[in-house]
Amino acid sequence: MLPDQDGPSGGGGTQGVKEDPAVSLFREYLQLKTVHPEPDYDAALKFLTRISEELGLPMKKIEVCPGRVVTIITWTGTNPAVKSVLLNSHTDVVPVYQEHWKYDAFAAVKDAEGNIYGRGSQDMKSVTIQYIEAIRRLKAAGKRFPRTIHLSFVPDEEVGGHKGMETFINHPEFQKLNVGFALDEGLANPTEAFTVFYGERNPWWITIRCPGSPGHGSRFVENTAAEKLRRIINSFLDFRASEKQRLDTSECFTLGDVTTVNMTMVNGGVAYNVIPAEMDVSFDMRIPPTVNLQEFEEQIKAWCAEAGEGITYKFAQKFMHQNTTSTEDSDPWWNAFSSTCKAMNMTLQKEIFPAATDSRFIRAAGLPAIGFSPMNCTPILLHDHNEFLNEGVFLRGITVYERLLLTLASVAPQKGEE
Ligand SMILES: CSCC[C@H](NC(C)=O)C(=O)O
Ligand SMILES: [Zn+2]
Ligand SMILES: [Zn+2]
Repeated sequence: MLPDQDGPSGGGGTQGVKEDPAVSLFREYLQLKTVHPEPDYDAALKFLTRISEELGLPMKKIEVCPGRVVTIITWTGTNPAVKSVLLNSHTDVVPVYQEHWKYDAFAAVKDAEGNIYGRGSQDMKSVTIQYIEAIRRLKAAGKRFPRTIHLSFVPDEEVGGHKGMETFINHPEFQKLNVGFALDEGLANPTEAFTVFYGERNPWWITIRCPGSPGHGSRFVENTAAEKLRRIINSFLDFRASEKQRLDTSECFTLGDVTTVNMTMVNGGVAYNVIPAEMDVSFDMRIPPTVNLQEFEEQIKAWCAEAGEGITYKFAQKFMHQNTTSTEDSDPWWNAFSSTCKAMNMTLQKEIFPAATDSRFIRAAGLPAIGFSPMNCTPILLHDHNEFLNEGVFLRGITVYERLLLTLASVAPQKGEE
């Protein structure tokens, strides 16, 4: 029995009404604790094995790194030689601050309005179940398509994808999938519109080390680490302010169109009265695909040189691929995607994803990928407290994928495919 909200309105609008089995499955999946830092991936594997049996579709498990398994469920098309459609989702979720949640973040409570609360309800366990349910419905209706559809369930997206999609994309088993087009996660949209992502900003995580002269905390020592650190911080944060200004004063820019810079860590020092020999500062930067990355790094070098002698930097993350996916009407995949949405009277907002998802590895491999989570009329709550998705929005999303798969898996073979 799945928990509904307690109290006089417990279950609310849903009381006495039998819950859609797709909603029950979604709530069951939300209860699996695939949460970092120690995700219960075994529970997800067991769940997906059951799904593969229910759907009557074969499943493959590929251990890309020790303890990190990518699961593939495949619905082979009538023309398996042509390229496939990949429906990708990650199985892991980010941790919660339980004390800030209205309900247990892993109880999948549904309130009187039909809002389903749980870590992963937006990011992205909803999408996983929507893919599965769309396939279930299409199969039950006796449909077949020329193109093969693969569902991939990958670990570790939330910690950078290195032991997940980044490794899988270079694995021979990925090549065997013969992917032509991929769908992956997007973001909710608070309005009636749906956001679709055709590219991502490049994540660069940098630590800058400022060496300096040590000495007694009571003196005016020359050339201290802190003075250099201050100049570095000023350069980065002045740039941050100018980019924010550009975003705030432009009608057509979204977050994905400007560079964000955030100072996220500062380290150094051993005692109040000892001037340190070095201090470090770290920044999370997100750079739009239109920016020249070589020039941007030259700018960073110049800021370091201007800040003083001996400053060095190291990247913890430096993604260099800038591929975007075509959203031209002449592109067969985009045409299939967008015309299906149009036929369903959905308004699409095309954007660059502000953060990083596994789509970046798919695009870096030269494949088209669209980031899309069919969650309109929904506040953006990924990684936030009280993440929820309304069951009505969730159920409508299944219909959206059903219609999308009808057209995407039937896109006519392109030149060189047969
Ligand atoms: C760069 S690897 C970290 C990935 C993470 N993704 C999301 C969606 O939060 C991020 O953008 O910070
Ligand atoms: Zn995600
Ligand atoms: Zn996430």
